Amino acid sequence: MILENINSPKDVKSLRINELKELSEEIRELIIDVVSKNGGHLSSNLGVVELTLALHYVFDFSRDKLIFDVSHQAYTHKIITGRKDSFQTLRTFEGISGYANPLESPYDAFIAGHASTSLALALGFVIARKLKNEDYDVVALIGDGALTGGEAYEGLNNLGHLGEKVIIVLNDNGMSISRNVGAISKYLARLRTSKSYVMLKKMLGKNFARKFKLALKELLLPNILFEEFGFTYIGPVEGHDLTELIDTFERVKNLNGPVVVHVVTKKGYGYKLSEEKPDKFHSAEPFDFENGKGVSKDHVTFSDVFGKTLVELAEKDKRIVAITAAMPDGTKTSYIRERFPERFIDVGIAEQCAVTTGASLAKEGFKPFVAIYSTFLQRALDQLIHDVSILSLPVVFAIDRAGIVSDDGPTHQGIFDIAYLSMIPNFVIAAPKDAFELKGLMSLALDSDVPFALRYPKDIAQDGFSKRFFLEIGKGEIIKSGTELTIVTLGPVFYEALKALEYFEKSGYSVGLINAIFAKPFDKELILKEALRSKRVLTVEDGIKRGGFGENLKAYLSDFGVEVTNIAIDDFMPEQGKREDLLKKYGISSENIVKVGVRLIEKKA
Ligand SMILES: Cc1ncc(C[n+]2csc(CCOP(=O)(O)OP(=O)(O)O)c2C)c(N)n1
Ligand SMILES: CC(=O)[C@@H](O)[C@H](O)COP(=O)(O)O
Ligand SMILES: [Mg+2]
Repeated sequence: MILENINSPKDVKSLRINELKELSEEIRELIIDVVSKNGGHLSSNLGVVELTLALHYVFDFSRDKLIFDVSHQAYTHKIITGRKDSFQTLRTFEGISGYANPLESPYDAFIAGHASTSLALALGFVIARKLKNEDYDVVALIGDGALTGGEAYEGLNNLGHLGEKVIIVLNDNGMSISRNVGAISKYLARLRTSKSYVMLKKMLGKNFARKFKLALKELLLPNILFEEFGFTYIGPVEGHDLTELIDTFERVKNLNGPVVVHVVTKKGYGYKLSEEKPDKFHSAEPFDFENGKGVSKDHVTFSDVFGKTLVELAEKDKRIVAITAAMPDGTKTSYIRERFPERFIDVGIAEQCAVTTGASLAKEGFKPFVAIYSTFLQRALDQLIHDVSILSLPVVFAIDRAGIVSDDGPTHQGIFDIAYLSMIPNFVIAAPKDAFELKGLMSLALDSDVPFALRYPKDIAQDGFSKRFFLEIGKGEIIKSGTELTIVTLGPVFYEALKALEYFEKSGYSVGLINAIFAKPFDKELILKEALRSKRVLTVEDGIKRGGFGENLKAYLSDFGVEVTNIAIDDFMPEQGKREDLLKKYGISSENIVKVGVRLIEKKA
């Protein structure tokens, strides 16, 4: 076992090519083993084992900077930078992160989780190097998917103009989570498959003189976009050939100025199941190594209900179009893509584009449903305000993975949406407690003529507690009146309060419960009536406290002398763990609702 003796990148540098190849296999085995138990980003990581080893072989990342884009592909890097043993705890509570994080290791140049930031980060490091008069290499590793995001071009534009030494390694596997989209993706495919060039290069091997190479490139390759930006372009390089990779990086290390190394890899490489279905193994649930069973859960989630209902609605209403930013499978807009491909738009990792495109489609009389994860919608705050809110355009936002998110950690927590949407004029914000309510709210959103945000977690969507339904904007649902305390919940945390209610009833406390449904406009009439009856209100939501639903309610009720206490995420970034565990830890649980509720009632008494 070579891996046994690898405790730092120095140990990798001393290996021969054959040993490096063996090490790649051992690392793949370890990654597959741990991800099959813990879940994780399997196919992206299997695709970059050789690439990561070659980078560490040539550069010294104890001083050089290696910046991972998204950083979901940093497992090999983690394993060889002192985290081989702790790798077993990948993505678990208090375990190591699935992403790069300098708080976890000095080898991680920066934190990431959201895409397309690496080139702007490289720009900052390059400028810092100059200002501090230091000498290190800056290497950014960016995927072809991340290269569909606008921020990447902002970085490219500036790096090319600056002209300082920087190395961009473009890991091109033709895939985002699903198949990559857009003109840049087509362009890369043309570069990648400039077969005549690649074939000649292979045939001529080492005798392929540099000058001849350049002449051929000009003849056979399409125009090199990166060269127009001021970069030297090198590639396509075979991304699983350690010798070719190491030779290339050694050459690049000695070049000055900005360089793009275009590396072609296969997503999921080295494990048959993930090679065949790289999308299914992109963000894998724990699975059976032999047959891949379990890799995606088959329970009905809110996303499922959303995707299916959207198809049903679209059958009847031709105005409906669905927009996703590179997440058709996660948001289940894949269903409408199958049924009405012409009414499905995947803009790539471009949330700002998704929101603004939705705005102009709405202006033209369409009913866009823009489905984006809560954490990624943060990218498009200005577009929500500038392009949607000012004209009050009826775009529907399906905000998935809202609230606490399992496994991915702080970069992916969807806790800010209620707060940032609440401050934007004209928006309706609703949070269904279950599948039934989500369906009702989607119909309501379709009929509405203002921006309409629906937020829901990754959870299983319960079947529905109360099946009355006539939903109206700004109207909540009263479950029970109480004289000692009124609990007001938003979204599926309702079920935690429902459990708590059983305790209160058994213990003889008179506690009321309201399912608010709407964070904005909330049901002032109903909530005030109940609040005046009990004089005490306890709000529960799965989001940040500052500027959230509960605080807004508190501001309203304080004029009426009602005491309001908020259960929500206080002023901190939630860590990594399972959603149910974190919700418990932060007190968004039936146990804590009981505890706080009793304290409030007893205190008053
Ligand atoms: C802003 C943002 N939007 C969406 C995502 C979800 N996401 C994570 S990885 C990924 C695909 C990345 O593709 P690529 O960069 O080519 O890496 P690969 O997985 O193919 O190695 C997407 C869409 C994200 N992390 N950040
Ligand atoms: C890296 C990234 O941002 C995505 O791959 C994300 O981890 C997917 O999350 P889901 O598994 O919830 O779709
Ligand atoms: Mg890719």
